[in-house]
Amino acid sequence: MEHVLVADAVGKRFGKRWALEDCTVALPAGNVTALVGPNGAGKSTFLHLAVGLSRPDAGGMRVLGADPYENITVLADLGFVAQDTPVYRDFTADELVVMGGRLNRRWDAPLARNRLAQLGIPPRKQVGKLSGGQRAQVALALALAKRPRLLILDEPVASLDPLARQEFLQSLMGSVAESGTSVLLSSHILADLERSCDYLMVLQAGRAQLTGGIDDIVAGHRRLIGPRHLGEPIGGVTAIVRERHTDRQSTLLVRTSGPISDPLWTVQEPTLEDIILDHLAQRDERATYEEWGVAA
Ligand SMILES: Nc1ncnc2c1ncn2[C@@H]1O[C@H](COP(=O)(O)OP(=O)(O)OP(=O)(O)O)[C@@H](O)[C@H]1O
Repeated sequence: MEHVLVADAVGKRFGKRWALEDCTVALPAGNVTALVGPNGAGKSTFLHLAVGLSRPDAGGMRVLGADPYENITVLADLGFVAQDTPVYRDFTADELVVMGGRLNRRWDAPLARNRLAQLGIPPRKQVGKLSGGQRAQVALALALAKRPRLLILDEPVASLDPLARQEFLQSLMGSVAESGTSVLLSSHILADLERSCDYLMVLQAGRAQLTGGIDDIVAGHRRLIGPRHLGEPIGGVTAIVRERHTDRQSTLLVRTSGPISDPLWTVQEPTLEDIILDHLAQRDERATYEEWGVAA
C-alpha cells in the first residue's frame, strides 16, 4: 500500500514538554484523513512537521517519500492551509489567483476561478473584508489550484457555520475525488467526519491513540449494556476502552474480535463520535495537576 505520510516514533519538544511523543502512523494514499484531538493534543505541531515548518526532536517523518524538512522539493507537491487561513488581506481573491500563478510552477488558475465563482466569492473585494468562511474558501481554492498530491488543512472548518461547514466539506470531497489528491485535515468537530473522511488519526496528549480506516474502527467497537461488570471476561471482547457504572448496570465501550453472543449484554453499534469521545476520555491529567500544585 502506498503511504503519503509515515511518522516513525516522532517526538517534538517545546522546552521540557513533549508536544508529540512516540507518534507512529502511516497514512495511506488516496484517503481523506481526519486528525482529531482536544486542545493542545499536538495536532498543529504534527501538521507543521508534515509540511517541513519544523523538524522532529525524535524519530522521523516522511511525506511523499521524503523528509519534508530536509528536502524542500517535496513542498511543490504539498498544499497547506494553516489554522488561521492566512491570506494577504489587502489583496483581492482574483489578485491572489494571479499571484499564485507567479509563485508556483504548477498552477491551475481556471480551477481556482471556477471554484470561487461557484461559491459566490466576489473577485474584486479585498479578502480581509470577506467573512471568515469566505476567506477559508479562498485559502482552500488557492491550495487546490496548486494541484497538490497531499493537501494538509489545519482546522479548515473551525470558523464556519454548520451549513457552510457541510458545504465546505462536500466541495472538498468533490475536488478530491476528481483530482485524486490525498487530504489530511485536523478538526475538533467530530459530527461531520464520519460522512466526509475515510481514515482517522486521534491524538491525545501528544500520542497517536487510535488510527485506522473509519469503517474498520466503527466495525471493531461495540457499546455493551448489561449487569454491573466486575471485571469478568466477556467473549469476543479484546479490550475495554471505557466503562461507566451505576449500582446495577454497566455501560462499556469495547473493542471486539468478533460477535458478542453473551445474552447478558445488549449490544449496540456506537457512532464514530462516541468512539472518539470515549477514547479521549481516558485522558491522564495527573501531570497538569502536579504543575498547578493541586491534588488530582
Ligand atoms: N511554539 C511553541 N512553543 C511552545 N509550546 C508550544 C508551541 N507550539 C505548541 N506548543 C505546545 O505544544 C502542545 C501542542 O500544541 P498544538 O498547537 O500542536 O495543539 P493542537 O492539538 O493543535 O491544539 P488546538 O486544538 O488548541 O489548536 C501544547 O501544549 C502547546 O502549548
